[in-house]
Amino acid sequence: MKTLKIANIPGDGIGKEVVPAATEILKTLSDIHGGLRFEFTSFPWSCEYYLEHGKMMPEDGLERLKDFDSIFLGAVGNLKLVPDHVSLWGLLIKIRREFEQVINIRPAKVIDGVRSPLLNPKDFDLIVVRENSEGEYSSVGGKIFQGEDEIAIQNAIFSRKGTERAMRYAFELAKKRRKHVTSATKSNGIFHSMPFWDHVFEEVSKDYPEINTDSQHIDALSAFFVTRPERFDVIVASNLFGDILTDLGAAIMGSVGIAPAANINVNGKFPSMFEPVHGSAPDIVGKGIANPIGQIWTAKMMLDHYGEEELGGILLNVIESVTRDGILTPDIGGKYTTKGVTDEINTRLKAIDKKGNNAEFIIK
Ligand SMILES: NC(=O)c1ccc[n+]([C@@H]2O[C@H](COP(=O)([O-])OP(=O)(O)OC[C@H]3O[C@@H](n4cnc5c(N)ncnc54)[C@H](O)[C@@H]3O)[C@@H](O)[C@H]2O)c1
Ligand SMILES: O=C(O)C[C@@H](O)C(=O)O
Ligand SMILES: [K+]
Ligand SMILES: [Mn+2]
Repeated sequence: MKTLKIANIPGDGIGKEVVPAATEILKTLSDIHGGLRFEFTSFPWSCEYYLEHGKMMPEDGLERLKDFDSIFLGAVGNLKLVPDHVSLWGLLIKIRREFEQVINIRPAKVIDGVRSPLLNPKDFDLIVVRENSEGEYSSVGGKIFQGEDEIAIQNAIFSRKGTERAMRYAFELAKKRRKHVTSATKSNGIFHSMPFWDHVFEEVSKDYPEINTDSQHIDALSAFFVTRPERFDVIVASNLFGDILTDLGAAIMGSVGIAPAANINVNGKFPSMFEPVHGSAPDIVGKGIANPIGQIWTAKMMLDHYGEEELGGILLNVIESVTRDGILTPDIGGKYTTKGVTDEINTRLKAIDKKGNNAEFIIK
């Protein structure tokens, strides 16, 4: 029996609604598999925790997390209680950095039964490799002067190591896919870091002659995400560009509520963290209508990470069978609740035998 120790951090807002939903699904998947067990431990670290303790997680929080196999996180942020940069840097970004989760992989593809806002969407299937440890997200800088002379300085950090690492990850991924990597740049406007980015991309690409490449400025690339997403395979992007592109990728799929993500520790020293693209969605919190698919699909990425691709594949098939049958939350045009969609996925999974086949509805 393989046991995976998972640290659940539901976090804030709808994180508290979708993490329990996806956890329930993981338990069912464990039953289907027969040889895989999850051991969940839940941590209450969040903005509410901050109000009580003055920090987003306890001093020894990372120490308590480091021996888990994975972290399964919902979302962080409640602007009514804590400024966003304080909550994110105190929990989400802190974990990403301290645990050297230097790569954030975020796929976007057409899902059966989920209508894209694009008029004639072709069958796109792309994946953004977001540099997850440096770039525009930095605490280097400061503020000087007051009043009308006030100045804020924010430095971006692009290291050779971090840049090359993200790019090599993208190339390796492309080898297993359609063998194309697009670099998201802005070397016409950003004077130092982006010409450097281009230079490293050119160098790295020489090691991968079998992979086709192109380089697009982020503004044009964003437009192409809308006008011809089917032409992308793997896109490598800096921290901020990757952040923006992946909300856009989620939007063209139909909703940010269905988009999955994985923060990968590539050196094996610390656990990876699995959390969907979306945030705490304060506008719908407590209504019971958060789409659980982003978090559940994120669970599939966690399974893939442990080589359980077959089980992950079954889960994605069941998700698509549910969306195809119109069992949808309001963000994608339906009337179902978080519970309604989760229960349906769960029921259909339970109908699958131990070998993971024989379920009529998962055969396309
Ligand atoms: N990784 C993270 O934890 C993360 C990511 C993004 C934003 N945030 C934080 O979340 C808070 C809100 O941020 P925001 O409004 O910019 O982004 P958001 O992703 O929370 O919400 C954007 C829009 O998408 C909708 N949405 C998001 N997830 C959904 C779901 N599962 N089902 C249905 N609809 C969904 C929301 O209702 C909202 O209309 C902020 O505090 C922000 O800092 C955290
Ligand atoms: O900016 C961030 O990384 C937080 C959030 O927007 C995300 O995409 O995870
Ligand atoms: K999230
Ligand atoms: Mn984001």
